[in-house]
Amino acid sequence: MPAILSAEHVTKSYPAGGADVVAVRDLSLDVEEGELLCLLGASGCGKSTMLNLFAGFASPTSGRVLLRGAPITGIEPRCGMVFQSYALFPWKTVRQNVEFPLRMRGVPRHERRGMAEFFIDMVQLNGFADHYPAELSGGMQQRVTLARSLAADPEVLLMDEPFAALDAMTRQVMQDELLRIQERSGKTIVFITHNIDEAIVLGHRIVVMSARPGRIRTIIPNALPRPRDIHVQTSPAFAELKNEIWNHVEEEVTQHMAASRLAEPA
Ligand SMILES: Nc1ncnc2c1ncn2[C@@H]1O[C@H](COP(=O)(O)OP(=O)(O)OP(=O)(O)O)[C@@H](O)[C@H]1O
Repeated sequence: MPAILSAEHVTKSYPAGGADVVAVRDLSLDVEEGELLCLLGASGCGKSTMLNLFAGFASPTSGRVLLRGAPITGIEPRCGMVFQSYALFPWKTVRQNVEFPLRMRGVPRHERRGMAEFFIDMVQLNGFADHYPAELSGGMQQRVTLARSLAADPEVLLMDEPFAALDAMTRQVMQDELLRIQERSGKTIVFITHNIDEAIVLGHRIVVMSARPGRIRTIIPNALPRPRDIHVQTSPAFAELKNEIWNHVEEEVTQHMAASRLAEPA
């Protein structure tokens, strides 16, 4: 499959007092069209930094970020970001929230309603179109966010720990939903998580990042069968893959903790 999104030798540092913080160092990665790619790594390893670079919210200190072979030079509307916080308009109903990006895309009013219904149906919120966000649970609000992001029809969906604030059961339901939606839509998704199970349930491939400065420690293809659902978690192949990933992550976390201890004043 061709790469839709690429990072080429990307380094990103932030000014922090005297010394710069190097969040990501010399990272190269291809995201293939139609895949759900999980970026997995410990806190502070540069996952959000990579997503912000893909969205064009920030630019690399060195190296290049490309969408379909062309450098991303500013905020890139073809890469849509879905955050952990729902960022819905509280004064608009579910339908109006989902219609908003359609209006921005110039979809005529008479077509908007039907299209909004389509996306509301896709996230299984039929019957809630006239509700306001405050009348919905966290999981339902995250579904509206997803429907709104899909309505914007970006070429790539960038998801920054979108389910982290949800309770464990709702999170699993949302993972199932996302699998179904991705399989149905074929949308390219880059999904950030620090939850190994979530990465295995969702990802076609799992990119394990090293502790800061973020680099790619390894990329693991996920051969678990598709169409997939959360029941895959009970299979021996899942446990094996989890063990393999954990070995990588454990080493990174251990090294990171040792480095932090050394940096502490005596
Ligand atoms: N705007 C900024 N200014 C200074 N330092 C920053 C900035 N953004 C991120 N950093 C630093 O860069 C490093 C990577 O941050 P980033 O948010 O990308 O990591 P992350 O893997 O997404 O972490 P988490 O899982 O905790 O969200 C961290 O050490 C962070 O403190």
